[in-house]
Amino acid sequence: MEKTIAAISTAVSVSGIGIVRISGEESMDVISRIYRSKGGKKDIRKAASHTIHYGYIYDGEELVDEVLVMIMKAPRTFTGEDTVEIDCHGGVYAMNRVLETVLKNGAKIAEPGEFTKRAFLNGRLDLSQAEAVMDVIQAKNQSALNCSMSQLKGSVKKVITQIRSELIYHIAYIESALDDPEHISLDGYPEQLLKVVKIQEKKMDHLIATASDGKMIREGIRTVILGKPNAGKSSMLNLLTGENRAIVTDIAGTTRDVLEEYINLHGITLKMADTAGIRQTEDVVEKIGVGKAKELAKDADLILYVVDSSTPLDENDHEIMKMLEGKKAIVLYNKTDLDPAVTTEDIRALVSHPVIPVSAKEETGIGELEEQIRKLFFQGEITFNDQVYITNARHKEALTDALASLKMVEQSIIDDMPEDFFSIDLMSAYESLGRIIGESVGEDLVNEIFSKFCMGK
Ligand SMILES: Nc1nc2c(c(=O)[nH]1)N(C=O)[C@@H](CNc1ccc(C(=O)N[C@@H](CCC(=O)O)C(=O)O)cc1)CN2
Ligand SMILES: Nc1nc2c(ncn2[C@@H]2O[C@H](COP(=O)(O)OP(=O)(O)OP(=O)(O)O)[C@@H](O)[C@H]2O)c(=O)[nH]1
Ligand SMILES: [K+]
Repeated sequence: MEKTIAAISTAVSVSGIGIVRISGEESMDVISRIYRSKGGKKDIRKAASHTIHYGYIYDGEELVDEVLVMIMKAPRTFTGEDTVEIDCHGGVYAMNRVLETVLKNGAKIAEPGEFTKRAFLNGRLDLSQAEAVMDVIQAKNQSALNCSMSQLKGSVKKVITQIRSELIYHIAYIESALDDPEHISLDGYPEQLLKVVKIQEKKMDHLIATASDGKMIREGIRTVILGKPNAGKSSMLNLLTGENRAIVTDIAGTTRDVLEEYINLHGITLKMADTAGIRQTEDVVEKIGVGKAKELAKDADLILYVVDSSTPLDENDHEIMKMLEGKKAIVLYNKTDLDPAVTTEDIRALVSHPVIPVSAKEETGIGELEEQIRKLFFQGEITFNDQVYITNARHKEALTDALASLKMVEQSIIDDMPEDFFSIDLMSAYESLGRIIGESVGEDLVNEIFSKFCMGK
């Protein structure tokens, strides 16, 4: 049996309440050594599962903290083991003293992610669900949260399991036919298998294709704002962030040194590229050339090109328009509150990207911008009900490997190869998919995945 582990599961900073979590066979012994109820008579070991108890933590005769203790008994717990949680006062010193007392009385300190790792090893979660736990913690917006919650509830596990059961059926069929050719005929079977393989390939193709959306949902759309000096880039950024964080001046080239900025637009996150860099692009466009701006633009998923509609287009504008070619971009036709020196038609004649009239000053046009981003990136809508998103690079890689194996099966069928060729590649597809849900993965990989988790998770 694994040793009983303990850790502070809440943030180690001053807060109202802090939680020390204990998991393992000896959890009840550990808590009974250090817990005293108000009257001092209660035997916490006899407490029913999923009950809460008021009392004190004692380190020997020294009173450590006033607490609530949660008793949860195996196997109906997060880890699948006996679990005790001590809700203590959320002072950093107090939490550490409670933890120290727990450790002195029979538990060892948990490694990062060890609770969730145990949940996985005890079959409470598959690997995709365990990984989703971390994604839930890291979700930066509602879509990311929806996505990881659906994975936590088993959406990836379900679709992968379905594909695998289809594959294993055919592996078994081929194997038994080869073992027993007198009773099981493979006449006409390759054609049938080809159909199955193509359907499964399509499913996998589709899942792989969700990964780019998945990445953007999870990490945000990498966005760069371009525009000539004084076009209104900072003003737009301020409006989008909803905070006056960027410094707006009428002096061209006011710089800031923020490295990354996340903007939440109703479930879509824009990850603004290095805004100091964006700031510089105008100088670069002006003085040094477009090298730096091009570099920023090249890496971006989305370019927001701010046009000052109150001044005629100039050399900078034409340079920027060239950078938009082949990219996802939206033209923000800014300063609509002023008399126009250039029309939206003028711009539409020059670029094929959507043009949205906005006024950073009067705060108009943001709704249209949001809608346009949704259209460009998520075909207008993000739904999670019937759509499984692959958000994990490891899952994508495994799917890609599995797809390659199915392509080999397809080729073997076309080339009229013997049936055992089919089953070898079907098997490797099956195994690749197994990596996603954590079936027959090595200890090293499991350790690597969980080591990235937070302490106490
Ligand atoms: N205090 C606390 N809050 C927490 C967690 C935790 O471990 N402790 N969680 C940790 O990530 C999340 C909740 N996840 C959990 C998942 C399963 C079980 C659990 O005990 N499941 C049993 C019992 C269900 C029941 O009684 O209906 C089961 O599934 O059998 C508990 C928490 C978020 N909040
Ligand atoms: N009337 C009007 N003025 C605007 C609008 N947007 C920005 N401005 C003004 O235009 C000037 C430049 O705005 P900024 O947001 O600093 O422009 P920028 O593109 O970031 O300029 P740099 O600092 O050179 O990078 C400021 O005086 C803003 O108040 C708008 O929609 N309408
Ligand atoms: K400016």
